[in-house]
Amino acid sequence: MTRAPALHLQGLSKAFGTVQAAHQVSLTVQAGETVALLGPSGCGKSTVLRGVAGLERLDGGRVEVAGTDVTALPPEARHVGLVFQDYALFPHLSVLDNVAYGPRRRRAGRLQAAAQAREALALVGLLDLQARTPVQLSGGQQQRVALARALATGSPLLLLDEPLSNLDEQRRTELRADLRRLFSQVGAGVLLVTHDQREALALAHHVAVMRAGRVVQQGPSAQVFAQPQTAWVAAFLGHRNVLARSPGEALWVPESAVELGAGEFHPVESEQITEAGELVRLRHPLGPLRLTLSVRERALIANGLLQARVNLTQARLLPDDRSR
Ligand SMILES: Nc1ncnc2c1ncn2[C@@H]1O[C@H](COP(=O)(O)OP(=O)(O)OP(=O)(O)O)[C@@H](O)[C@H]1O
Repeated sequence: MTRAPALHLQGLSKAFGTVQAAHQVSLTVQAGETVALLGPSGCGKSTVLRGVAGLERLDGGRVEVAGTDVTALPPEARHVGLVFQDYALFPHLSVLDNVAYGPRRRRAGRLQAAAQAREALALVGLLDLQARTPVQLSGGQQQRVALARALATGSPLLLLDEPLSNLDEQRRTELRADLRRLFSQVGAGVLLVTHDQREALALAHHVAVMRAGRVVQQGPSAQVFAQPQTAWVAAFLGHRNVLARSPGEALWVPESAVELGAGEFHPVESEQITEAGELVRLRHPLGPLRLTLSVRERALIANGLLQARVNLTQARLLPDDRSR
């Protein structure tokens, strides 16, 4: 028998006054799969997550968790594990008791709840700190406790709202790798909200890109990144060279389409030094091309000129929906 999807969401809609926060959002999260809801601030990601969790009264839509229609059920009856941005832990409880709280609420006996909590703490690598209270932990450790708390519920669906947002860049990179390993171990479906493209790509099998309350593109993460369907999606995903062409049309030139050290010479202006290299602007007949150059590529610039050829077979014409 095939397993029911961890989440099947159909036509979720929610307005706040005149703001259509979510409009007809449909998506599926298979068991064992991670899906990222990705979009800029205010596009409705949290509204969708809160709607799935039962924390928001919906205007329309149907929410199924592990094959059960939970649309009419209160949050505590939906059997989802939640990790929010402000992963509020109980300050007066030990780490162990914080994590055992979920199973206890589900009427597990004290011993069984503690066993489930220990198992979850072991998964996030915090078993050693089980007797501490939250103030005795770093931000990253608190974040792990919040995750363990969601894992300990044994829910088929985990909902994570910007789970790494309160951490510095280094911790975030570390925890990202841990999370990916963890998600594959626990076998639950994960719906993750993020505005960070790299995070979505690093963690999720599938992404759903949201704009102004709607899902504008969804599919396997690598495919969505490599084949954005509109200029807005391409630009949002961080592709730099989405050049306006005619009204309503843009030309997307992926960085891989630009071959350096071949073709014509073009004037180049430096813009910024970044961790990935030097960001420059090339004055090209197609339009200004922004490129990140490695130290070796930077050395190809002579007298303010850089030789570059654009492989047009890799460039894509896209509908330009950016000004909508
Ligand atoms: N309780 C509310 N009352 C009125 N408007 C709301 C409410 N909650 C959200 N909104 C509005 O609905 C829209 C979607 O908000 P939502 O929080 O879902 O976006 P988001 O994509 O999660 O943003 P962020 O990344 O900034 O958290 C925004 O325009 C927001 O201002």
